Amino acid sequence: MTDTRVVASVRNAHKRFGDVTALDDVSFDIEENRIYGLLGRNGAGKTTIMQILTGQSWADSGTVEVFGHSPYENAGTLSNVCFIKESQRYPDDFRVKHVLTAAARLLPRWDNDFAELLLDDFDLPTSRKVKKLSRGMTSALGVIIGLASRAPLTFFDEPYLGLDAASRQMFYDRLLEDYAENPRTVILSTHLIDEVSDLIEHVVLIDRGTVVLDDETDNLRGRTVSVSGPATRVDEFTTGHGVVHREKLGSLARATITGHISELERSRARSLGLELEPVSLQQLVVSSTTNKKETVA
Ligand SMILES: Nc1ncnc2c1ncn2[C@@H]1O[C@H](COP(=O)(O)OP(=O)(O)OP(=O)(O)O)[C@@H](O)[C@H]1O
Repeated sequence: MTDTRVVASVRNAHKRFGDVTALDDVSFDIEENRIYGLLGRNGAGKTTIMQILTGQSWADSGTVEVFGHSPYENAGTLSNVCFIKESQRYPDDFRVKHVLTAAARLLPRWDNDFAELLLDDFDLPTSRKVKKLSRGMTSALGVIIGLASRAPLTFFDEPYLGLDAASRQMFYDRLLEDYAENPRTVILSTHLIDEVSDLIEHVVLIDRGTVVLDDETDNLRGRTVSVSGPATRVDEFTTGHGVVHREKLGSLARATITGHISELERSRARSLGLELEPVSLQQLVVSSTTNKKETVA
């Protein structure tokens, strides 16, 4: 059996901003040397969680530990953490090379050769002022810092909003190649779920400030199906299964269920005239977060 080491944990975290509840009793662990997808709809609470884990904010109650310590105002712990976000600001007169020099100074595992390679890959001009970079170039700069940091715990909060499809693919490829040689823990927050579904090994899905899924991507993929057909038969078949979503269209219904479905159950579904289809990670995320209640069309 392999030993898994928890590098960060969130226990019963609550966070309010005035009358907005951003986190409502959030608990999950982050294990060493894995790639996580922190997923959820706009405003679900993903950035809030990452800010708390990276010491940029704090939970009103609950416990948050990173490498065994509270990350808040803890320089020792934070030297092992890199947080890349889309809205990163840099001093006005900074050029790309100044940002890279600062990153090299702040990040103990920084690999300059890797950074040079990535600059070339993303075609980023080192002497250009950061404020003169295009949106995509600014995203590329973030991606380069996050990758070359080789930080044991690296967060990417939707850092590729400006990147075109080819550059995003470059990011995924470089991340996977480098992760294979230099394992570390990576947390990706993204809305491009189909694009990253082969990359992420574990999914933490947040909906309205609570964790609604926390599982291995393979488990989710293999154990989630949609069942459709006459509503009464869908109801009959899904009784006893974990139903994450159900929608009704007149006398027809479609339900998304999780859990193992045996061959016997599959043939029972067929004999009931039901159709079973695999569900993509993106569909699962959408159906787990769109509406908890039954939707009627
Ligand atoms: N500084 C703040 N002041 C007031 N409300 C805030 C603040 N930061 C976050 N919130 C609120 O907390 C909730 C969670 O926001 P958060 O930024 O964590 O969501 P998110 O999942 O990262 O969303 P997105 O995918 O759109 O980036 C939202 O309702 C947001 O409006």
